[in-house]
Amino acid sequence: MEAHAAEVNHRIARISAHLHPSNFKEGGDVLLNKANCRAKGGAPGFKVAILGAAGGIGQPLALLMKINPLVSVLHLYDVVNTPGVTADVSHMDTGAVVRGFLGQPQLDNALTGMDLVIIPAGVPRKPGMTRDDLFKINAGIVRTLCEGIARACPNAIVNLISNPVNSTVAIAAEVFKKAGTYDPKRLLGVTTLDVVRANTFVAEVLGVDPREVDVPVVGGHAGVTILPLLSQVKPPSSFTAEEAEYLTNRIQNGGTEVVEAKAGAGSATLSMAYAAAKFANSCLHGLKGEAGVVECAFVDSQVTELPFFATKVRLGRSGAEEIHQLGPLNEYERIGLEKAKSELAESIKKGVDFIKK
Ligand SMILES: NC(=O)C1=CN([C@@H]2O[C@H](COP(=O)(O)OP(=O)(O)OC[C@H]3O[C@@H](n4cnc5c(N)ncnc54)[C@H](O)[C@@H]3O)[C@@H](O)[C@H]2O)C=CC1
Ligand SMILES: O=C([O-])CC(=O)C(=O)O
Repeated sequence: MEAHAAEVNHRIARISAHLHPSNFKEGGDVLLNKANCRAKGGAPGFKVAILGAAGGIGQPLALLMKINPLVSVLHLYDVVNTPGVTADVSHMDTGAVVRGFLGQPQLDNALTGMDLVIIPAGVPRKPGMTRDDLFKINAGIVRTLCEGIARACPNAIVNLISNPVNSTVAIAAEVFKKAGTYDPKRLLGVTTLDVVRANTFVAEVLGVDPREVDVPVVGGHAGVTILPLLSQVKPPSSFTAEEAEYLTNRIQNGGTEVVEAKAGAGSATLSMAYAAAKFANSCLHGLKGEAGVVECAFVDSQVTELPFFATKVRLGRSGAEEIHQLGPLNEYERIGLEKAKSELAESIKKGVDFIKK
């Protein structure tokens, strides 16, 4: 009788271990563990890493990348809390294999073999702060992470989210130049949230579905450097001077609107994770070689006299393969462009100097 009970307990232990791989006992009476499960991985698809994966943006972004059918391997890296986020996301029954990496000693392993690296690591704003106030802390974080990319996956496409984007993209470029790995097509500052907001706010004014609206947003990603081109909205639409003023201000201050509403608890995370996942998905479709994939992004550019500028870019196998020109601007937009350029010039210089000096 006792022997029978022992056998039953043993079977139950084996079954529950199968259901809960995290309960495996090494060398114990449980026979199955992750290492001898039949799955071998290696499904076709792209390998994507998120750096800052345990944060406000990182967690929902990890979820959204886990459900992207183009992703076969998802690496989650942070300096805190990645084991929990990884265990949680890894239980989703979608294709991507999820692995977690914790702390700087594991950075290179997190990055090795990656096709796309998304960086939402760094501190967010609190009410009263500008994005530039984040430079002090985030500049060093971005430098460290980009040094890792230069060592471990120099050919990966990089989607840089950490603020101030107008400076951190310049920091990343200088790090890559120093390492001899800089490919301007592969470094993209993520400004998709500006476009997502612009589409939403313009759709509200026009009384249409935001999915039908396409607003090009050029310049950069802070205050007056965010320049929506309302004269180029699709479908073609006209706006009164008051509407144009209202929309431009709301789009330029969308980030601050969220920071103030969150009242000290951070900045946009959910809409940003959505925007980052949308942009990353376009990068993956470009990597696949699909034609006609176009997004706005802050990239190395000759569209203006500035070394970096956000415009529409065509994404392909090697990243931003074609940078679109600005197109015709109206008087209001031309004035906005001059304001944007003078602030952008300073922010870019600050990023370059951080590495050079
Ligand atoms: N480009 C854009 O449109 C937007 C950019 N952002 C920016 O994204 C950044 C992250 O925002 P949240 O996720 O809300 O902040 P958060 O504080 O919730 O998360 C940041 C994560 O980065 C991690 N981290 C810090 N140092 C790190 C390092 N050296 N290596 C790896 N991970 C590190 C933290 O542990 C944390 O988990 C901020 O700089 C924010 O301003 C936010 C919204 C929009
Ligand atoms: O406003 C912030 O600090 C975060 C951000 O970049 C945005 O929401 O656009």
